[in-house]
Amino acid sequence: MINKEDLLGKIDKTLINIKSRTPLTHCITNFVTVNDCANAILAIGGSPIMADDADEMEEVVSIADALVINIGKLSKDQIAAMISASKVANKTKTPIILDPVGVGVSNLRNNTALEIINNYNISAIRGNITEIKTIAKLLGIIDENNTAKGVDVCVDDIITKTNLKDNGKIISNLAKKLNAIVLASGPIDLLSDGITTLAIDNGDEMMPLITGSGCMLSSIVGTCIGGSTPLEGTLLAILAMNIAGEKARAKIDEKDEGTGSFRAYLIDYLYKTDSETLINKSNIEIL
Ligand SMILES: Nc1ncnc2c1ncn2[C@@H]1O[C@H](COP(=O)(O)OP(=O)(O)O)[C@@H](O)[C@H]1O
Ligand SMILES: Cc1ncsc1CCOP(=O)(O)O
Ligand SMILES: [Mg+2]
Repeated sequence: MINKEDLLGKIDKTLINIKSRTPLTHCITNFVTVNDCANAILAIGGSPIMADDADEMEEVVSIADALVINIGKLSKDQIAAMISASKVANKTKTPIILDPVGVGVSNLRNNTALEIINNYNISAIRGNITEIKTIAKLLGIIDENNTAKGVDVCVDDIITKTNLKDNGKIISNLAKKLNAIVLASGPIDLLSDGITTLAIDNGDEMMPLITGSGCMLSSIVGTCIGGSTPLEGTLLAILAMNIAGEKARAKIDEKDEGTGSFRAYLIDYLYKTDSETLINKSNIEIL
């Protein structure tokens, strides 16, 4: 079992490694948040390429350090590109990060997520807790009613200190089943590799009030995994995103501004990420 001090002790080296290697992060994603995702990847030290035509997946994936698949806005062409890219990524051992946006809302989203999960090895899956629990339901790990109401978390599912242990078990079992990192985000983020399960209590309530905070997190998970190990890279991405959120909120309150400015400050503080601040401000519990 990993301990907190070991994990925090690796943050600095991981961040330096990412900034020196500039991981090429290939995103097949939605048009709603694509620009924010590209800027978030640049801000943390990666290099984004948002390519989604099946005819260039072989060439793009073969030079990428990570592949981020985000099912936010699906089309037949995008799905074809996702499948082709997943095939190549498994051949070239390029880590695949899946963001199952809005899974549970439609058969199209469910079938696309399952097609990738059941036929390809993914390194990580990141969604809000409603999306992650929906994947667990689709795989028969839990038996609960569908709570999906769109791309946002269902209020009844939101991670709290009361449901932390139960949700921790769900994501640990899902991580074991997928042999992948599972990150369920929310007021408290739950992260598991199936052996170690962490609760990270950082971030700000304003973060879900802008579209793209989850997509940006999944994108920088790709960049960070592309430059590190899955668990260490994902933890760095969570801390970078959430502490940028805390700093952005402090700036908003100081200047009495709103969510439009919050979105800009989020990228600002992602760019200004420093490992000492991440370590000092992190609130991590090993469940
Ligand atoms: N109420 C909250 N308080 C603090 N941080 C939050 C809250 N809700 C979401 N976050 C953070 O915002 C980011 C996006 O998470 P989330 O909103 O769960 O994803 P999505 O946008 O995919 O639904 C994550 O970094 C998460 O930790
Ligand atoms: C609103 C919306 N609709 C399809 S994708 C998308 C963006 C979702 O972004 P996030 O999951 O980061 O809130
Ligand atoms: Mg999302």
